[in-house]
Amino acid sequence: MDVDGDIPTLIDHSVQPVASSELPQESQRIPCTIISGFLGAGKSTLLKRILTERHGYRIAVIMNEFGDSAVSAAKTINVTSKDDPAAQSEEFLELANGCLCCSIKDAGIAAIEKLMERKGAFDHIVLETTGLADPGPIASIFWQNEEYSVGLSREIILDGVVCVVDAVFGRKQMEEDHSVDGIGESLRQIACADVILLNKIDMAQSEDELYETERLIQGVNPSAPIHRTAHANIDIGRIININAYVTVDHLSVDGFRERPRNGPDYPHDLTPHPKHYELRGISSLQVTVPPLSPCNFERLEEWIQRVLWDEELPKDNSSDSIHQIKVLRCKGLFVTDTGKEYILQGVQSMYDISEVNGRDVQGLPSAGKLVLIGKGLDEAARMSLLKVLGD
Ligand SMILES: Nc1nc2c(ncn2[C@@H]2O[C@H](COP(=O)(O)OP(=O)(O)OP(=O)(O)O)[C@@H](O)[C@H]2O)c(=O)[nH]1
Repeated sequence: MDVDGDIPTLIDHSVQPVASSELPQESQRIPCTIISGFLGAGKSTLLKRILTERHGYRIAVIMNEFGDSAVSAAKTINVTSKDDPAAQSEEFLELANGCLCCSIKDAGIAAIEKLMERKGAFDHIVLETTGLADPGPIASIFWQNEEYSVGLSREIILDGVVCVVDAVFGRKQMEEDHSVDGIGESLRQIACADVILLNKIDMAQSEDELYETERLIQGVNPSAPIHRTAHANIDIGRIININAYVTVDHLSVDGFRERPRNGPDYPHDLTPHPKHYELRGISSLQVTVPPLSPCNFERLEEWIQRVLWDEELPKDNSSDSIHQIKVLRCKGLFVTDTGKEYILQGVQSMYDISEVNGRDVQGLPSAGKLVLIGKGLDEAARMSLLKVLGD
């Protein structure tokens, strides 16, 4: 990142650039990135980077409250706000790198509305959640299609959820955290994440320790890329403008990373994903979806609705028992036998399936994919889904 030079022109750093013609039509909604993460994992350190480095983005950062990081950032880089920089009670600080820092304290949505009064002063919103927060409910406010959206979600669109995980204590936290509804908060955060920062790698004892934590994370959420960081040092372009609710590029990541042979970099070869992996009740289910006939597409959507809305598998003739399911996040890419491509995105019980426009038939993948993350996604769920898909 350019720390010393002039502020560069704002450019789009999408991880996988997508031609605008391929994106569902959206108006000028402001993209919002939610930062979640384990207690002490490095969320504030990441925000401080965003507020101080000359990355070229005009980001409004909404913090739970002005912690030390915002105030020290303001002091070290000359706050340009007319407001008194020393006053910690101020709600907005304009920073020299073009970013805006905003404290929501306990004001919640009202503060975001207040921020939107300054629309035009920023191009992106980064919203911090507390270390104990489940990002699912707040994510579901902003991800909806504009035609169905009301209030704030008409002005803001969810870009992605970033989860910061402690490379040293993260594994222990995941294995031990107190569970609500049988699912701990740290696992909910991983389940809902579109990008994961494995931070504090400088503190890890060994490559094996890092690898085992990554393995655990990927077992819970196989679709989120993991970036290793020290002091949250990440190219901002890897965490914002990722269009995680518009594209499903990361669905191609379908296996655990192979154990690194040397050095800290990831190898790119992948080992097959195990059929079922579970940690404290949370697991993921991935299936390849063959090209769908209209009838199969309809059956698949009915299956998704049953699972998301009724939280159970469709009844099987062979058994009267109810198989309960709780989906926290789902993503899918479907192709039809008539050469169309659709993307599924879902957060908790809400989902949306939209057609991808602009890709010619030859560019279509030969099969689609569905990833579900949540509870009860066991072999019975896999079999039920495969039955719907006509296996
Ligand atoms: N060694 C090392 N220390 C780090 C790193 N990242 C953050 N820290 C330190 O870890 C402590 C916690 O970091 P924060 O950024 O405050 O973590 P947080 O997630 O905001 O914490 P909470 O808001 O309490 O959940 C601070 O003292 C940081 O300076 C890192 O990569 N390596």
